[in-house]
Amino acid sequence: MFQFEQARLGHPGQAVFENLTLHIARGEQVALLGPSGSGKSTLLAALREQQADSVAWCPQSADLVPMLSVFHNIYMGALDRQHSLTNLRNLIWPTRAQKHAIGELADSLGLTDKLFTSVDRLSGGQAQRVALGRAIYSQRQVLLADEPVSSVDEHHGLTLLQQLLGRHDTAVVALHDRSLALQCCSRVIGLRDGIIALDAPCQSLTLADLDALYQ
Ligand SMILES: Nc1ncnc2c1ncn2[C@@H]1O[C@H](COP(=O)(O)OP(=O)(O)OP(=O)(O)O)[C@@H](O)[C@H]1O
Repeated sequence: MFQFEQARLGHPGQAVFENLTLHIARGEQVALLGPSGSGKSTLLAALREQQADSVAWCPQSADLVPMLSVFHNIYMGALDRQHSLTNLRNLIWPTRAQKHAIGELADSLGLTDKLFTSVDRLSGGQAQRVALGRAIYSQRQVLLADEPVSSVDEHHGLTLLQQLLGRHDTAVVALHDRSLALQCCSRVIGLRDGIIALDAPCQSLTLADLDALYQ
């Protein structure tokens, strides 16, 4: 599904990975861990470039349109599935079917009663749920998400991450919460100093193994 062979990844004037070899197969649910600045977002962006058409993208900055409602921001996940005139009509006069489908999704994300609230009137955690809804509504096979539940409390973070992963057969998710990674994913890739310092199935790992990445 994703493949890098001795790749050089980074930003103009700054390589983050000099020699990256990595394979991710369809069906894997991968947690990307590592200290701040270790390259998680850089790697996610490079993965996205490899499969742009099949990726549900959930960036760290939710990139929502603040003055538009929860409904409209979630709907934007599906803009490229329909004709632009249909989109225009749905954005101005949503059909009952669209309101029902997006309303159910918003309910499942804990956004009941917020469907037509503008995003600039939501809390950080609620806005993050809207970004998850937009990613889910895009109905792509592969999820790439950068800290998707970082603004949500621990209990809801687990439920939301499970829900998000349950809707995608393949996923790569950057996380800071090591315990969430072990509970929800099948494989951990740990980044440090521009290399893959750890790559193992979750079932073979403990929290103490993951601590070593941050020391
Ligand atoms: N647009 C950019 N231009 C130049 N360098 C960048 C850019 N974005 C990130 N970097 C650098 O690339 C390196 C990796 O950053 P990246 O954002 O991928 O790390 P991260 O592991 O996602 O960090 P965090 O956990 O803080 O989000 C860092 O040294 C960072 O300074």
